[in-house]
Amino acid sequence: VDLSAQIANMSVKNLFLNASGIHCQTEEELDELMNEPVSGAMVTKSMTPKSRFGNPLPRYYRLANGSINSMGLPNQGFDYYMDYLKNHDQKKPIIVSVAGMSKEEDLEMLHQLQDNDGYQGLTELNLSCPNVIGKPQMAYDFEAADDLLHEVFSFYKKPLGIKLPPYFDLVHFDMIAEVLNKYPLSHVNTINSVGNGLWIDTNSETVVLKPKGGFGGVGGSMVLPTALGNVRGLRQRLNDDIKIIGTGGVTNGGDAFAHILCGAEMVSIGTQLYEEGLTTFERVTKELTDIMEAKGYKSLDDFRGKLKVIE
Ligand SMILES: O=C(O)c1[nH]c(=O)[nH]c(=O)c1Cl
Repeated sequence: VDLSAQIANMSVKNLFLNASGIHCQTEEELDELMNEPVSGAMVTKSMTPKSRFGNPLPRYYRLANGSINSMGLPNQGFDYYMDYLKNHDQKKPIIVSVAGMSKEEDLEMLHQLQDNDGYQGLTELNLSCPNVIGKPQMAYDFEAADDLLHEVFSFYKKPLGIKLPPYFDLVHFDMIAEVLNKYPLSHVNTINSVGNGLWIDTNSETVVLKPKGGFGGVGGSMVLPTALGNVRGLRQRLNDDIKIIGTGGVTNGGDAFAHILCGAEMVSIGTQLYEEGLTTFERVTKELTDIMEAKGYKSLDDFRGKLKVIE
């Protein structure tokens, strides 16, 4: 099911999904997402060919207005998730997130997905994990990303999207959009966490995360402005048929409304979902529905992408 078809005429209630990494690593977590009544889709933890423990703990820390993580791609491995898909009926679309430790691993998993006739799902290639020691965020290397996508689309014919890191320069929006517009992508998911932040416990004068000397990806409400800027900047530049999943900083219906004004087709929730639990979907959906009713909007299309500027 490709994203645009899946959300062609969805109602508000189908708008939300988890951010990859949140509540989606084990069969138990995936089952809970599958059976959660409100969210319209779900995404797996980014997977590697073999299972990984990930980075040493502590590797996640809650901040007053967000989170910082250096998980290091802990996941059960590609075959585990393929088995999950085979053995569970899909009450909602499951986006399969892949994040190889190298270009070869990305290609290896995508070949397996392409060659698996039983797999008709939507795949998301994560080019933005900031926490694998020694591994760069591929999407910050425009040429390498272009080369990878060129190779991927020479054989991959099923719906495929890309998970992007945040960019912080309009010229970088131009540059990544120029690359992505060359390919028949189903969607772009933006943003991933803001990479390589640092949090300090000043009492002990120590960092709070063990891996990488404390450096980790930052998420939660404090990254909302960066997330909105990236959704808006990419919506203004990407071909219309490349949909956008807006991720980053969503804690309530108003934040989701803002993402949709910037052009998001669907909205994923990460830090808030992790901290509050699966009831977040019901709360945020109700808040968004209330906002729409107050404004007289009947559907998402009444306001999606219609952000006004000051003339
Ligand atoms: O450390 C992680 O596992 C991780 N953490 C993030 O914040 N984004 C990612 O894409 C990944 Cl793969």
